[in-house]
Amino acid sequence: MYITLRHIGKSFKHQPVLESIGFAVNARELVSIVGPSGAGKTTLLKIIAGLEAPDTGQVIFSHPVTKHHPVIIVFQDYVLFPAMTVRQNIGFGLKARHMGKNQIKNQVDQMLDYFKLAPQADQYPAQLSAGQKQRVAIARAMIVNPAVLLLDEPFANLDRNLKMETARFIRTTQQAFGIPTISVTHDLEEAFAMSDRIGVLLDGRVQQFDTPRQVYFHSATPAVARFLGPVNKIPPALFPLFRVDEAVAGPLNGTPLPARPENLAIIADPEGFGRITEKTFAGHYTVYTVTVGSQTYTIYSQNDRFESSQHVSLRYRPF
Ligand SMILES: Nc1ncnc2c1ncn2[C@@H]1O[C@H](COP(=O)(O)OP(=O)(O)OP(=O)(O)O)[C@@H](O)[C@H]1O
Repeated sequence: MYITLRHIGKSFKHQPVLESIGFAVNARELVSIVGPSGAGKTTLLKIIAGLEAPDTGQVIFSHPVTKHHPVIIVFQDYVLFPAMTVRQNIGFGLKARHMGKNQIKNQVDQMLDYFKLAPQADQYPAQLSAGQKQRVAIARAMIVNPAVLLLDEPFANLDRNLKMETARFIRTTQQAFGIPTISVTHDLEEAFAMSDRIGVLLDGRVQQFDTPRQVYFHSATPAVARFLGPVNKIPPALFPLFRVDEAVAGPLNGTPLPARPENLAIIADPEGFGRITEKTFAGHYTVYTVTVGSQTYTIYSQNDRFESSQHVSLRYRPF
């Protein structure tokens, strides 16, 4: 365990924002805390960074955090120094620690290479793209050998394509440098793509803390399930039609089965119990709405050949 949060609580003007937050991050682990706007993600990050004091609870580091091994937070607007070049921005932390000029130059050169910023070394932040600014911000953080890296909304200000690329870049960098990292974001797809574990922060509490697959397919609460994406509900009476196994149905004790759009397969069947009522092409998959009696189901399929008003059957596929 590298960082342990115990019962962290915080209120602003008697309004509770965080209540009894607890989780632990391992060395070399990348954890994302996801939650809606205003959930308290930035407040939590500031508490971990020591920039804000919690009302209750503690943040415990297994290794001493020092000036030479600090907790570094990268804010969403990057806060680069506008009057400094890329090279000066990246070297800032070393200069502040009074490192020798040659040593700073060597280390900055390494970072410029690693982060593919050598061509921009003498440019100013205003001349950079959003993606380049972000690489400068992360390079500036990494150069000081942080004990822990904290990222506040790392995908804000980036366009869609750049978001996924950035998620992959953060993951590779974090692995290469081996630094425990906590990212807070409301960008779910990117958080899923890069994280070892995800904490879902809703109503002031981390309601689930587990692998991306587990929180998505086996959400701990209905609120977690809804926050992470569409959920279909299959009523017990329809279990035979959907071919739901006894192993899945048994533990539900007669309650509906929550099913992600990926948990349902469409089968062409002129006698089928469902009918396609909507079809939307979404690039690498197609979103279908299938009506069964008075219920509708949302399904993501790789097959885009089903047609609106076609009769179909549905099958439940556990993950
Ligand atoms: N210093 C402060 N004084 C008073 N209220 C605050 C302060 N900082 C945060 N808050 C309130 O605490 C709540 C959580 O804010 P926070 O910025 O942590 O949320 P967030 O999840 O990061 O939101 P976003 O995704 O929109 O950035 C908000 O209601 C905010 O208004």
